[in-house]
Amino acid sequence: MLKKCCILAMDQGTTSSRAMVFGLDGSVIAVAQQEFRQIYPHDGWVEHDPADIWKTSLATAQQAFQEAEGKGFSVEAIGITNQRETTLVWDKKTGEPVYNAIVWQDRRTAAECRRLKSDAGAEESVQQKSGLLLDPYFSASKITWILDNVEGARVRADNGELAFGTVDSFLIWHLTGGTQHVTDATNASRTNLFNITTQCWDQELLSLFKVPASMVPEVLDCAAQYGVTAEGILNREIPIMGVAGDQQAAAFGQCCFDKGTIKSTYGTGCFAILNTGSEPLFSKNRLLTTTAFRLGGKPTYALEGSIFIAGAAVQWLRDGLKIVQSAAETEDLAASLKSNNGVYMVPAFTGLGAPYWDPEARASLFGMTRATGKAEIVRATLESICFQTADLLEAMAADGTHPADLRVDGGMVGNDWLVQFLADVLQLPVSRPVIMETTALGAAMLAGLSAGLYGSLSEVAKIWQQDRLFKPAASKAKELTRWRHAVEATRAFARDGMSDEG
Ligand SMILES: Nc1ncnc2c1ncn2[C@@H]1O[C@H](COP(=O)(O)OP(=O)(O)O)[C@@H](O)[C@H]1O
Ligand SMILES: O=P(O)(O)OC[C@H](O)CO
Repeated sequence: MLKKCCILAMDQGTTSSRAMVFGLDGSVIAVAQQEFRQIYPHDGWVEHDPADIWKTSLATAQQAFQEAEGKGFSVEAIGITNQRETTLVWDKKTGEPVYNAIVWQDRRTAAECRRLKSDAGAEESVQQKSGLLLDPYFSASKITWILDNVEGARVRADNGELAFGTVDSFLIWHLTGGTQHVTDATNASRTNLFNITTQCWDQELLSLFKVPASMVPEVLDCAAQYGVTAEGILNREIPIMGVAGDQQAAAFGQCCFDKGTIKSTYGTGCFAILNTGSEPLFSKNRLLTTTAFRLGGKPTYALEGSIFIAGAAVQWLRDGLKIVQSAAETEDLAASLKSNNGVYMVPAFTGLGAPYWDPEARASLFGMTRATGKAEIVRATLESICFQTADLLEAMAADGTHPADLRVDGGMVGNDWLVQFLADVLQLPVSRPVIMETTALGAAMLAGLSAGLYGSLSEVAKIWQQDRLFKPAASKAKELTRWRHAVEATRAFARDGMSDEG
């Protein structure tokens, strides 16, 4: 009997590692998931144990692989997608990491980034070359920190003994038995070291962050041959054929292949990616310019808006305030009110991301009265996520881009009330796809393309199907204005605090 082809996608996220096996029509054949430990050594520091990343990734890949093959399918290729920016440094001979993975959320290098910014022209040069801001979010300052703080690391790096990689690179190193030190163009584009116009590592940026060129991986297209699995990983050699950072993979899984198409993912945080075509569009409004995907050596670019807190605010309602028992409860509570009754939340629990980039801001609630109850607070939380998206789209509009609709995914968009409110705030149609696992699906599509399982992007695009279209109804212009006042007040309060502290 001829076995049906399928693709294994490994999705290494911030809080869990997941493996999914997809049929060529996008159907889900097998899923395995494992959470792992978050390490918070100090305020603002976030680390992962590299062994946890590797073990959970391998175990879930093996489990999903066996399940799919047990059902009579044949895994033809592997796609990898990952939490971006998170930084690992390991010994090229032994594979031994010299330090824990420093996670994208980690702010330990804030002072170093401020110091670099004070050099005339440094920030402009970083933005012009890497498309990013000079911010602790990205990998470069995290590498510098490791080299400057781990005993002996700087000397070993200068001797060419150490390798740097984002999580994709680290996984491929291990999957291929330490033979491949590679990454893809989307992950490279999140390091602050990669010139997105030339699509090469940039010597000036490497020097600025004091990173030896011998540490960085080779950069390949998103659909390319990354090597094959070593003996003992799966029951036979399987080629690794597709790689993209998780937000870019989600945009690919949402089939945002054409200029002007945009997706927004609502998980722990929220990340909007707008395809801007074959030339990089450098934002004048503090959005990021990044590689959406690179195929056949040709990059397609994107503008990105990153919001650090979305579903995390709902988790706070559940686990911190304990005013809901489940995230799903927020839907009925928000819908139980005719309006927000004047209550606004600015969920700046870890500062504000795009377009404000204000690390000092802290979350605030405005407009409460004695009549305010949990429904108002819940509703203000959900509304704030939509208002933040409106801020991103307004910044995109100021950069001259005007998408006609928005594709959404992520754990939060099962909440119909939230998605309808989003459509109302944006005054744009919002589409939710049938397959919501767009991140893993995007990685599988990339692997399928390079394995020749799909002939073209238009063939891939047939996989995307709409579950529901949310049409914009009543405008929320008045509420949006009030939200912006709340953001201003939140930021002013943070500035006051800084001057109080001298
Ligand atoms: N029905 C819902 N309404 C509002 N928020 C939700 C709902 N379901 C899940 N969430 C939120 O979505 C997030 C989980 O989404 P997910 O895409 O799995 O996140 P991640 O991949 O970042 O871990 C959680 O923060 C949770 O609070
Ligand atoms: O792992 P996630 O889904 O929280 O995504 C993290 C992003 O890639 C950070 O830029």
